[in-house]
Amino acid sequence: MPTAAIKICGISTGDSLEAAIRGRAAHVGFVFFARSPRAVSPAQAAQLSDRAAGRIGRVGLFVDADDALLADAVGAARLDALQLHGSETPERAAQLRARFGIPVWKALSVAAAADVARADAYAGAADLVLFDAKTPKGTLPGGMGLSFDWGLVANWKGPLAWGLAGGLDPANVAEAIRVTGTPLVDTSSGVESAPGVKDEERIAAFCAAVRSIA
Ligand SMILES: O=C(O)c1ccccc1NCC(=O)[C@H](O)[C@H](O)COP(=O)(O)O
Repeated sequence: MPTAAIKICGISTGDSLEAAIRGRAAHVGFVFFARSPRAVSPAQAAQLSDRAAGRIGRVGLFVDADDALLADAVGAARLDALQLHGSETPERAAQLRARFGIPVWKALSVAAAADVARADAYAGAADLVLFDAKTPKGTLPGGMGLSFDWGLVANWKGPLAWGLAGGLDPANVAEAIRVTGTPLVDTSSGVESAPGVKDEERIAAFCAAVRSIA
């Protein structure tokens, strides 16, 4: 099985960025959602982005964002991809991909097989779907450390690239990859010591656990 690519989401400091790079993660995520404990402004992301340039991919995470925020963030942080983590439709995903000319990742919240089936509608509109856990109403739509039944996406063969998120941490990520065969894993709270506080040792342990099953 090829090694799964790693994305460390919710990076807001230079130290955590460097830890992700040392761990040979493929991508980091910058959260542009004000209610998140991991939120960064376009200006903060721009500084991190300068440091990341050419060393790791930079994914901007948005929740039903308006065009002004998207344009600010893409321009300031020179993002390599957009991750849409709200209720963005296939039409909106396609519109943003055309406007900004960078890949679009669509996060889909999963609790049942029907949620996974929604991925098909994003073929041709997004470049990748990220299956994540459904979170309780009134909470954040991601980054909550919740997982879902991995069997629902085991060996998923859909019309676009995909990845797995939701409650992944150093202790369970190897098993998640074995069960699902996912080509990409995404974590945020699983490599933190408190909400929004990345832990460099946990980032290293997560990356090592992913490589342990190559
Ligand atoms: O991280 C946040 O605060 C956040 C806020 C709003 C939407 C999505 C958010 N995070 C998404 C992610 O970091 C991951 O893509 C995914 O949800 C996994 O998070 P976790 O379960 O904490 O590993």
